[in-house]
Amino acid sequence: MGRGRGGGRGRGGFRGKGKKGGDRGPVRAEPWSDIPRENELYENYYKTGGFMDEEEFEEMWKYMASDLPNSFRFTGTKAEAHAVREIFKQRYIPAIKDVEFEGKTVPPPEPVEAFPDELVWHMKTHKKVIRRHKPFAEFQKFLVAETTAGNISRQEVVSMIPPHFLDVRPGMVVLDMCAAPGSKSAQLAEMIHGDEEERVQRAASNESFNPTEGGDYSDDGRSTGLLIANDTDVKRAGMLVHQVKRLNFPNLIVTQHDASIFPSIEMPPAPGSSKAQYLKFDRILADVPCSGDGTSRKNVNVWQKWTPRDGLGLHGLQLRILMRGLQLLKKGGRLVYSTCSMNPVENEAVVAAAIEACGGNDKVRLVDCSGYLPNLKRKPGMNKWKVLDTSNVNNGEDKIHHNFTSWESFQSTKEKYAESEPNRQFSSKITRSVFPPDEKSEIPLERCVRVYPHLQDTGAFFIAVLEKVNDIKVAQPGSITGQASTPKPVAESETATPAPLPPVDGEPNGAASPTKRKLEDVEEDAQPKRVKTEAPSAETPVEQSTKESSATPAASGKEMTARPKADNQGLQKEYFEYIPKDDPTVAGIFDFFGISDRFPRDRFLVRNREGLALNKMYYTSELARTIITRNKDRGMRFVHCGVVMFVSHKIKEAAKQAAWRLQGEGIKILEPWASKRIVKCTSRESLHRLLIEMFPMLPKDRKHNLGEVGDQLYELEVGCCFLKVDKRDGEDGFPFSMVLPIWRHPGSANLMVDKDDRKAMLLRLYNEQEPQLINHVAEKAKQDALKEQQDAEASAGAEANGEEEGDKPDVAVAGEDAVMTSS
Ligand SMILES: C[S@@+](CC[C@H](N)C(=O)[O-])C[C@H]1O[C@@H](n2cnc3c(N)ncnc32)[C@H](O)[C@@H]1O
Repeated sequence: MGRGRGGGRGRGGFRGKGKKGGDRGPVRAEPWSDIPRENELYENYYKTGGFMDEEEFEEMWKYMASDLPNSFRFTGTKAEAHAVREIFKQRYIPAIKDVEFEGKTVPPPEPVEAFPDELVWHMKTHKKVIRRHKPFAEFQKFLVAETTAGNISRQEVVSMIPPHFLDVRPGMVVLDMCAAPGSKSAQLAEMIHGDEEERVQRAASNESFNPTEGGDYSDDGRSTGLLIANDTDVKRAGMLVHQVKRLNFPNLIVTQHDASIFPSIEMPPAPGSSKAQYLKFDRILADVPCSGDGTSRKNVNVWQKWTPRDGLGLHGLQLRILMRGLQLLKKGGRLVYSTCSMNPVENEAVVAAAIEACGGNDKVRLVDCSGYLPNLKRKPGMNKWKVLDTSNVNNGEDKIHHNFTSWESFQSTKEKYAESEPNRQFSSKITRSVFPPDEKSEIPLERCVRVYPHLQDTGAFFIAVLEKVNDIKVAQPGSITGQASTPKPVAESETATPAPLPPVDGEPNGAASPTKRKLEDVEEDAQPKRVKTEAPSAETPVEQSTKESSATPAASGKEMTARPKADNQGLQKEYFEYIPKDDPTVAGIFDFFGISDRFPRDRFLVRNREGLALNKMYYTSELARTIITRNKDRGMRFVHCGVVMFVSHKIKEAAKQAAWRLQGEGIKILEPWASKRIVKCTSRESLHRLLIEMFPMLPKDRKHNLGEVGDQLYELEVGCCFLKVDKRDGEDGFPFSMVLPIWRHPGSANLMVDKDDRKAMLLRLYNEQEPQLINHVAEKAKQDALKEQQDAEASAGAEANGEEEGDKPDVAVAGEDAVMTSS
């Protein structure tokens, strides 16, 4: 259903707090509707390049020039995602499905058939409709609130495909090489997590469960897997942290490295051996930087700036990233290579060159993925393509387009012009590897997957699934690209420094050009070298930081002396220190909340150099701890890890009890193991009161309005508690279980949920559109301040009139609630 060229933008968008930008491409300055969706070179390349027949191309191109539907997916653990989806379906869809606009029924949002469980939806509603029709406006509000709360993720449909092809199971160790802004990382984390919560509940209550069914849950029901999400770009790595923080997933580390030289991660020696081992991944996603020429339905740059040199310029980096990924993969492991480009130079050419460089199909094979997302409409990968180049003539004033079918034809053309027109320039990025493989090549490139816009009204995408069948030896760069004369085999490196691949300079997209490296022949089990990052901290060189860390063990009791300083990329030096398992602060907290001895005490991370329990304690998985402790002083650039579990609480009354509060992010992980300070809430009315009122009163005469929650709170001393809300079907129940931190004050309670989350919960659970939160404490403080000001003004007037100072009223003193903050 093409909507023709040059159609206006006009799709209703929605934005959640902190969700900036899409996957690729900058935000445009002029209105999208003013941009002509035409580019002859771009169109001709795809029209004549043998991608599809002419009729199909016309259909495809109509879609290409039309607006992209908005799409989103329900996120989180299965039970929660399904519950939020049901609220959406039952509350909003019936109201919006009959809306008419300009005499026509407005199409309501629809599930995207390619994805299971109706968790992915798209909508083509014009924003005028959203503004003018109340049911749409209410629906829009729900989308925004749930996006902010992290239950809905706005993501392009095609961008959701690669994680589904990776076949990730709980317990797997996964690397996302180019992860920012993190939408695919979020999907991968959900997959690694699996249905862990249900199993942990069973483990904690000593019920039997199968720890290997559907994944590895051998850590007392918890998934043992790990995701490392990496991006080379400092700013984008920041966006990635923002995105993944919301997942509250302790099995996740964010790093900031050039993926093409991603460092090897040291692991403890095997039992009985003294040699360090190096981490290999079960699954790797290489969603590489690309020209993005499949995103022209939302990215104006493609229409304005497309040239074949974009793809050619990225091919080398893409190949190096893929090669490094294959090196880091376990034997039998899988890697998904993906781009949002349609250009074979960035796709099949990269895949074929990597397989050839690894030694062919016996080493790395292309997987047939017709079984993944079987409802996804797709086209096979290409075995033949032409390479387009534009050469400059007349001193750059004119351009001539050349279509080359082989490396040989390119070389002979270049040679021909070298004599007759020495000024004619061809792209220096054209290498042997950008061309289709040799006729005799048996690489089944048709197993790659191409998704085009007209197939299911999406953007375009390319996906290939590679399996590492055997250990690999990586050929020297020149032999892959056709730029060097003598190919030389290199053993698969187990060292910190990856085998080198061809350097690329001046990539579009701002990709960092990696340090050029010398070829190093290294045996599989050779003694490793120290990791050198491409930009070690200026302040703390690698060697120095090793010494420093052994000299200042965690919880050494030393005062913090130095503030972290910025390194030569402007990054602050980040500290990742674990507190010892016999730390008295942790013991006190565990005692206060009655945490089982089975809950690990050695996984608490703090972010100060001395490793002291000062302000926040983050909980991480065991594997994350092993990786961080063994590699933080080897030059690895860790940016984020851990879920905030305890935060120090500075109010007087709590000091006697536990000066630490539970944090919303980590409370769910801890609660199954707690035996004290658990408050149950079964009434919708009580939860509503706790949400709408910031500090509901618990007066001495026990006349409160918190129902059974209040009754339980009276039996507890001041401090933090778990508010446990169990799922119960029916109108008076709750669609899913929740655990929230609640603080018991001497005279009031405080659900430690911030205002936005309260409002989102009131909308989700009670369908309240504009809830007015009540905050007696803030109200009283405001009135006191006002009174103080009025009194001050009055007394100033009185002084002016010669009255006595003793007439001034007492200044109001804020009660304990006034210093309380919600989390
Ligand atoms: C297509 S985007 C990734 C989108 C991401 N996978 C997602 O789903 O949100 C490509 C990313 O690669 C990053 N990048 C570019 N060069 C890189 C390199 N050499 N190593 C690692 N990341 C790189 C860019 O910063 C960009 O964030």
